[in-house]
Amino acid sequence: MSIKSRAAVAFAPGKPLEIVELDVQAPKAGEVLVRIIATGVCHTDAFTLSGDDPEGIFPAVLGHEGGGIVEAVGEGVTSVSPGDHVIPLYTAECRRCKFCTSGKTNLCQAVRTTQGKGLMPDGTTRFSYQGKPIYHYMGTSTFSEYTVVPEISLAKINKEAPLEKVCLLGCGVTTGIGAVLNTAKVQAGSTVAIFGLGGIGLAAIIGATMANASRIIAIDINPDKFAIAEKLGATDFVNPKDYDKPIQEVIVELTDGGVDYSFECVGNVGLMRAALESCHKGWGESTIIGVAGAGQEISTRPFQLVTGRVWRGSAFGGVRGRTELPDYVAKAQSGEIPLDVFITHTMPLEDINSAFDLMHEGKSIRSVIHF
Ligand SMILES: NC(=O)c1ccc[n+]([C@@H]2O[C@H](COP(=O)([O-])OP(=O)(O)OC[C@H]3O[C@@H](n4cnc5c(N)ncnc54)[C@H](O)[C@@H]3O)[C@@H](O)[C@H]2O)c1
Ligand SMILES: [Zn+2]
Ligand SMILES: [Zn+2]
Repeated sequence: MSIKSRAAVAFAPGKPLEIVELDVQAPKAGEVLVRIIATGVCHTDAFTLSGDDPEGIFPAVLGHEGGGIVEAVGEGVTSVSPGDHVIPLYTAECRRCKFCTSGKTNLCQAVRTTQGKGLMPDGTTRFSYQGKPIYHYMGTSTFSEYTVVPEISLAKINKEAPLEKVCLLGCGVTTGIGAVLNTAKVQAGSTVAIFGLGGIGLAAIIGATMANASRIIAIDINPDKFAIAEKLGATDFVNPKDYDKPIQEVIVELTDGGVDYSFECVGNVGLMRAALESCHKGWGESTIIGVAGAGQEISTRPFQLVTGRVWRGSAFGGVRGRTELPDYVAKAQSGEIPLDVFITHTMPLEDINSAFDLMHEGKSIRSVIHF
């Protein structure tokens, strides 16, 4: 038994997505069929589509920033039922594995291996086109009107929340805010430097504002981003292109020795080093959020760490999706997390390739696809 679904399929790396009608099989045990109402387009989708992602598998249905409604559930599913509003999670939360029970991380491993291979936990796909399998992506595949995901990869959210906005909590906005609040645990009164002002960096600014940071330095080579950064609470604006010395020197001078916290929100290993070295001696902490290209490595002089700086990383903002996303949704509903500023463009699925163009041209923060 299968249903038809309009989807944007990545048939090959470096090629535009193609809008086709897929066959989607019914959810098996522990799985859920979700009708996607809206999805954001994140830089990570573009990274995979480009072919630079070593884990990229084709042909696949990309997309991991969606909001939808449960259409049907497979055998044994108890935590959601048809009609529930959900956000698919690329970081599942099984609440049973060693990682979930550690209380120290959000990196649930329950479906990790098959998810990384573009498969459902039983090792098969639910998508096919002209009889040939199409792979899943990040366990979510939100660029399809209908998608199948494991039950443990769904956050059930308030039905009143607008799915065409809170879909952004499925990745970018939560990632940036969570990195500041959960991973770095920025303290009130701190100075913070945010490198890169895309969806992730702007969300990190919101997080820093929520943490009552006293000074938030927004850094980007595209000065068009500064106006929104200011609206969200950034206090200082730095364009590395305006200086002929390393950007870490500029930040250290600007802050009397360095910032308390920095965040790399680009995926550039040179900038990761700059972000670390922008931190204050003795206590400054730098968090890597950006995803670097295959095979790239970070470096710095060990003395940077010996003298008290700390380097960490954050995935999905350290957020345990099923447990914590409902609260993020509530904060978006109350206006504490302003989602409207992120949505610079909306478009139907048929125009999804222009969302990638707008991102590459630096013209969008987030494009949201309405199905
Ligand atoms: N860790 C996670 O869980 C997670 C989640 C989502 C995205 N990401 C990654 O975060 C990164 C950012 O994602 P996004 O959607 O915000 O991307 P984006 O493309 O929207 O934004 C990137 C920004 O960085 C700026 N930039 C580029 N080079 C720069 C430089 N040298 N110095 C300063 N600014 C520079 C660009 O002008 C742009 O404004 C990507 O690498 C993405 O893959 C990580
Ligand atoms: Zn993302
Ligand atoms: Zn788990």
